[in-house]
Amino acid sequence: MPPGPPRQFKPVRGRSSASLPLWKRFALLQKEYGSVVSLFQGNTPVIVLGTIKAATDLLEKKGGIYSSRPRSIMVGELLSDGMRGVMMPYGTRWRNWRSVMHAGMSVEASNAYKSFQSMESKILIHDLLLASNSRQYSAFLRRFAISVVLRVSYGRRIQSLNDPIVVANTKIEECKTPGKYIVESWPILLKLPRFLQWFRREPEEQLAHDTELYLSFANEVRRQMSLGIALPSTGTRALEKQEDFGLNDVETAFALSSPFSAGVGTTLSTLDVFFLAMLHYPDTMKKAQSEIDIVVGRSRLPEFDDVESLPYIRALILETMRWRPIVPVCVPHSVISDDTYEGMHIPRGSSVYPNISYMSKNEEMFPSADDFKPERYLKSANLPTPHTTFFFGFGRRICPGIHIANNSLYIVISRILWAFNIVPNLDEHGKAVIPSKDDFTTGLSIRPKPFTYHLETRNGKDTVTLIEEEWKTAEQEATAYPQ
Ligand code: HEM
Repeated sequence: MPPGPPRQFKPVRGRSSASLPLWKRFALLQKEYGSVVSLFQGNTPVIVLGTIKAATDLLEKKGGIYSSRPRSIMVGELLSDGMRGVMMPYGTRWRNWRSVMHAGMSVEASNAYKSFQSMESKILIHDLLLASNSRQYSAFLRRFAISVVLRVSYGRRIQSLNDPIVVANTKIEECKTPGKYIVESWPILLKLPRFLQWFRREPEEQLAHDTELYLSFANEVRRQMSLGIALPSTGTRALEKQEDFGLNDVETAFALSSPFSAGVGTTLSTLDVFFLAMLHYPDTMKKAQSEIDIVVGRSRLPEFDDVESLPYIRALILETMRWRPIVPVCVPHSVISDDTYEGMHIPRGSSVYPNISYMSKNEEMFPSADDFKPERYLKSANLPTPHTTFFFGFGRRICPGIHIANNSLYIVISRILWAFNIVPNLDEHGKAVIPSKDDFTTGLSIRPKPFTYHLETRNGKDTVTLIEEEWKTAEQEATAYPQ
């Protein structure tokens, strides 16, 4: 097996690493043992891959055996009866689910949502113009991100975060917090006679509730289809060809919930990293703004059609995802057969973590890796190589929402930079409050801890007038979308 600590996990370099987030714990081991390491989590072998090359060699080139997921008792099984695609093991059910994701989120399908993302981002920019603090900014960004995934899944939008579909989905996401249930740490409890498995009751009730709710969302798409008023979405595609996809009604309804689960928090965290970077690197922000001013000018907003002419903005977005990857150890893969990599044995059933965060700090690939330097991506921003996509994962499991995410990030970031300067707040002594670059929440998907900043409108009155005009048109356009 790859080198690693003895099976009894020992503190590294005299200090306990158990309390550190996974990506930091893995990074300490990788510094000590090399870029590919192994360890044990209970009885499960864990392989950590620290280079883009190793992850591509295994997860992509040997995707036939490296595309499963480790067992997830609570969220994968009890809370969802195996219907949540992100946790599904490799096999027919996952392939069917993934075909639905592809049908609704391929490059072509994603192109069809661009006009919606453009419309929602005009409303967002107007909301941000009227907002006065970071909490309000966050709420408006959240509304944007949720509206986009609901458009993708069900062909509908939301006007506010109080919409019942948001409240219900948010509650479901909270129930999925890992570590909340004892059986995750003690799977042996599943061997108790079923009537003694007290821990089942809560998730099973939740599952019944979620099933009913997801079915109601899917049925609404069905109803609109029968009236001929449904907008093309993942939902319409999945339901039109439900038999071909091989998913039953409940499986289809769960599949349509995936973009909410996987696409809201990730988009918002990336936008937070963008704001953080702009506070730390104001010169980079100015450079990006001057590219926009030259290419787009001040008499209109950046559009999707401008993307080819805005290489620095594209590079800045890639650098945002590289600088502080928000899914730092990816979602673990699992290998379904024994394998050998560069002479090292990889046992069947190992959990395989690409340490995206470690890869992003590789000094050979990314010199001065801790610095935020969009310039490093200027030549390669157009190329979909692992170098420009590794923060979205690898191989057959690579994020299916990658095009939706990239389109949202482009249109929001380019328009924010066109409209605003992102500036620090001042403390009582008039000193700029710059948040830490490294104060993040923990978990599989991470986010900068809440910080404050201020959006200062650029170039005054004309900018405000243009934002207001664009907002009025967007609000008019929005009436065409069901809510
Ligand atoms: C910047 C934003 C995003 C980032 C950084 C991101 C990152 C990731 C990563 C690292 C994975 C795991 C890939 C692997 O296992 O190799 C993943 C999976 C996934 N993502 Fe994203 N994601 C983002 C946005 C989105 C969006 C907007 C959607 C949907 C609209 C989405 C849907 C999914 C789904 C459904 C999976 C599970 C794929 C599977 O297990 O087969 N993601 N994402």
